Amino acid sequence: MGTYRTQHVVVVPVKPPGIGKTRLVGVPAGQRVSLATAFATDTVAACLATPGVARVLVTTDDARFATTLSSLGADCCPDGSHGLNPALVQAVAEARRRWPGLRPVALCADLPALRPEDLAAALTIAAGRTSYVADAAGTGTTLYASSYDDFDPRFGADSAAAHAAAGAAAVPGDLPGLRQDVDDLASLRAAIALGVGPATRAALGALPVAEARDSEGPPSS
Ligand SMILES: Nc1nc2c(ncn2[C@@H]2O[C@H](COP(=O)(O)OP(=O)(O)OP(=O)(O)O)[C@@H](O)[C@H]2O)c(=O)[nH]1
Ligand SMILES: C[C@H](OP(=O)(O)O)C(=O)O
Repeated sequence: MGTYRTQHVVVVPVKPPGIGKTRLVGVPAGQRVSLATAFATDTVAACLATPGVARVLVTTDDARFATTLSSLGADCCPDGSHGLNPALVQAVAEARRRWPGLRPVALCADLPALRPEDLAAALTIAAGRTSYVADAAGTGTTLYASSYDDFDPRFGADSAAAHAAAGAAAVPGDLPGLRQDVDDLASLRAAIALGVGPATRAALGALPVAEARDSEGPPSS
């Protein structure tokens, strides 16, 4: 007999890649767009390959990129709101309308080293109560899971503390690819060390990493 597993809808917010990932300083603008696109593509692909993920709903105002992500198997809805948390709340309301039996989870789109095993493990731990996954730095959040009724994300500055203060449980464990969000070149290097997905590998192929490193100082290892 198979094991019962809670089924989720993972809601992935994607700022239009053309205006996202502005902290990747030293990377030429065109390549920053390619990287932002690739991070989201790899994140969504990993979600779609995760046991316990029944649907992936991308919320973005980039309609063209939404079409690309749809071709991978994601569902998409427009952002149409004012900032990350309102966009998530709106998308989760839409998810509830479409799939009332699923459990909603918000996941950032800047996780190019995300592995389905890590996401599956986190979802299992987070299935019982409102929970969050702190990022590698420990201050931010990469994942927030709750019920439809209680869904109240607090992404932004110091979001790990904000989620904890609101009563959410921190998901324990290593979960390296799930925690390693990419905000700047140092975190990009850390994700590369873990192993990034194919879209990000391809985008990096065109990136003059050495030049970008030079503008930020020597590599950390
Ligand atoms: N749909 C939507 N997604 C957002 C919005 N703001 C941020 N995001 C997404 O939320 C996640 C975390 O955001 P950040 O780490 O701040 O990413 P970012 O805004 O691209 O990066 P910076 O320009 O460096 O702040 C990423 O997946 C972003 O694409 C928003 O207003 N709407
Ligand atoms: C969205 C935010 O991401 P950051 O921009 O801090 O990586 C957070 O961690 O809540």
